[in-house]
Amino acid sequence: MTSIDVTELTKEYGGRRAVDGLTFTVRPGKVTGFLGPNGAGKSTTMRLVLGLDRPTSGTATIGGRPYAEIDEPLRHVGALLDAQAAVGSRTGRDHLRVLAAAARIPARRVDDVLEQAGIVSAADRRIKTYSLGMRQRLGIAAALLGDPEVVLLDEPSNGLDPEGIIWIRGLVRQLAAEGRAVLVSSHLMSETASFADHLVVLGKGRLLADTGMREFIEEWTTPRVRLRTTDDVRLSAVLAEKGFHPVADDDGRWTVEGARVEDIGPLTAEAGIPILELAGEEPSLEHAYLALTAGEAEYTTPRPTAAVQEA
Ligand SMILES: Nc1ncnc2c1ncn2[C@@H]1O[C@H](COP(=O)(O)OP(=O)(O)OP(=O)(O)O)[C@@H](O)[C@H]1O
Repeated sequence: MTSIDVTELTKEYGGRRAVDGLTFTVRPGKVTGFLGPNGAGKSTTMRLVLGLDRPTSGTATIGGRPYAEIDEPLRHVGALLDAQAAVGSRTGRDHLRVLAAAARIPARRVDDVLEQAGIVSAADRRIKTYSLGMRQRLGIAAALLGDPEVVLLDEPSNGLDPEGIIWIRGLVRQLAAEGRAVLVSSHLMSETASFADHLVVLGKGRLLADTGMREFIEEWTTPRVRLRTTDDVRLSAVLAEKGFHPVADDDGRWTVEGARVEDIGPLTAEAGIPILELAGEEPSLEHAYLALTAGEAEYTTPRPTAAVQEA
């Protein structure tokens, strides 16, 4: 079983730290979602793991060895970094054949991965005629060519249509179920929530979180309840008496932060308050992520100025 181990990893570009003292492990049998605002250092970390760049200090190893020291690395590590990098005048099949031959991977694997990536029908067309999503699938096919036990995918859903996004989800789950260590960077929270077991979150090159998906959401969000009643006055009085702070919404409902339906339902029943609706809102990965990374983005949308808000 092979894992990726990143230890005190630092990378400076011209004195600026793109990656700053990172330590984390990507374990086999799990999908680790790799999150962080633009410029947080995800791609740089992946490049360092793959030996495409040299760390300023610290180490990144796969199965205990730096990438450069792994014999026949494509048989152990598969990566999708930049799907647009494939040569355009070759066909998809030729592109994969060249990669396989260079890595002494049996040519029959080309057919296997074309099938696995769902691009058999486009295999004999030149790559320059491929759509963004097809190039992405080809890049994933290339990553899987050597049947590697470690897989790194940088934004694999980029350019994929909804069917492709569902396919990616199934693929990464399957790769992990087969015992591989899978690291997947993404900006799409609902998507990451659908496939990741574990999360590594970066902000400005530093580690912000290294935790299970469920624990992460629980730590960074508070549950809340929305409800509607025919007796607003008694509802707010009874809940306030019990230490809750119900807030009236524009749509005639109330929101109670920090509460679950199990807290509110019995209270209102006991007080005989008629309830027309009562629903718990499940906190999402997106809520948790935004709570954690507030202030950590290198590039953020400027807040509207007072003048704009008034306009
Ligand atoms: N070759 C390079 N030379 C100089 N600076 C670089 C280089 N590569 C990355 N950087 C800088 O390092 C920081 C981290 O970039 P990186 O691409 O790793 O972030 P990221 O988390 O992958 O971002 P995104 O989500 O936008 O892909 C950024 O400030 C970037 O400008």
